[in-house]
Amino acid sequence: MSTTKSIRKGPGFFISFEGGEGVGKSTQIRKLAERLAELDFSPTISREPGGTAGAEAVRHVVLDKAAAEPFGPQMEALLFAAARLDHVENVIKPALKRGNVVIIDRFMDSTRVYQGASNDLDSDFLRTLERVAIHETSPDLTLILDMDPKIGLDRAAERRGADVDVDRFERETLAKHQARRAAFLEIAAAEPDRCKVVDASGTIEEIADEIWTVVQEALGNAGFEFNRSDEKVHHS
Ligand SMILES: Nc1ncnc2c1ncn2[C@@H]1O[C@H](COP(=O)(O)OP(=O)(O)O)[C@@H](O)[C@H]1O
Ligand SMILES: Cc1cn([C@H]2C[C@H](O)[C@@H](COP(=O)(O)OP(=O)(O)O)O2)c(=O)[nH]c1=O
Repeated sequence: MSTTKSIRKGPGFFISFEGGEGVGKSTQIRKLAERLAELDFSPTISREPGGTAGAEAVRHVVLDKAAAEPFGPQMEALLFAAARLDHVENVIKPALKRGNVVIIDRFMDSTRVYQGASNDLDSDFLRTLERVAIHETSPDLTLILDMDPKIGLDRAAERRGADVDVDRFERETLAKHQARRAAFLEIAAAEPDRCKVVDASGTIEEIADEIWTVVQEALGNAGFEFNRSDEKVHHS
C-alpha cells in the first residue's frame, strides 16, 4: 500500500459509471475506490436510483415490475428524477463541496438511454427533468462500460443465481439491450470531453487498469496532484 498523499485543489471530482446490465460497473467502482483510497482520496460511492433514504424508497418501487408497470413512462421518469434530485442535493453536492471524489453507479445518462427510448416521452420533457434534477451537477467524467449485452446479461444472471427473480429492466429483449448499447455510444460520441468508452469485455484487472489510466489523467487535468504519479500504485 502506497503512503503517498495527494493534494486536492478546489472542488471535488464527479465520476459516473454507465452501461448496460452486468457490464461490471459495481465491480469496477470497487476497484477504482480501492486505488483512490490508496492515494488518500477517500471517495464517496453511491448508486442510482438510490443513495438517500428517499431515493432508495423510490428505487424499491420503480425496479419492482408489478408495482411500477401501471405507472406509465411519465411517472416513471418523474420518479427517477425525484430520486436523483434528492441524491444530488443531499449526497453528491455536499461531497463535492468537501473536495471528495464522488463515484456514482448510473446517473443522468441512464435516464437518457432507458427512459429516452420510450416513444411516449418527448425529449423536451426529459431535458427539463434532467435540468431540474441535477441543476449544474453533471459528471466531470463518465465511464461508459461497453460490451455485447448478451455477455452482460449472462454475467448478471450468474451473479443473481437461478432462484432469484430478474428486475424489470433485465427482463427485456436482447434487441432492447442492443439499442441501449447504441444509445450509450451515441452519448459518448456527442460528449467526448466528458465520456470515455471502456471496453468491458476483458478481465477485471485489464478493465481496472484502463479505467485507472483514464481517471488519473482526468484528475490530473482537473488540478489534482499525485505526489508520485509515475509510480504504479500497488494493489492486491
Ligand atoms: N471483467 C469481468 N469478467 C468476468 N466477470 C465479471 C467481470 N466484471 C464483472 N464480472 C462479474 O459479472 C457480474 C456482474 O458484474 P457487476 O459489477 O455486478 O455489473 P453491473 O454493476 O454493471 O451490473 C458479477 O458477478 C461480477 O463478478
Ligand atoms: C438510474 C436509472 C436506472 N434505470 C434502470 C437501469 C437498470 O436496469 C435499473 C437499475 O438497476 P441496477 O440493478 O442498479 O443496475 P445494474 O443492472 O446496472 O446492476 O434501473 C433507469 O431506467 N433509469 C435511470 O435513470
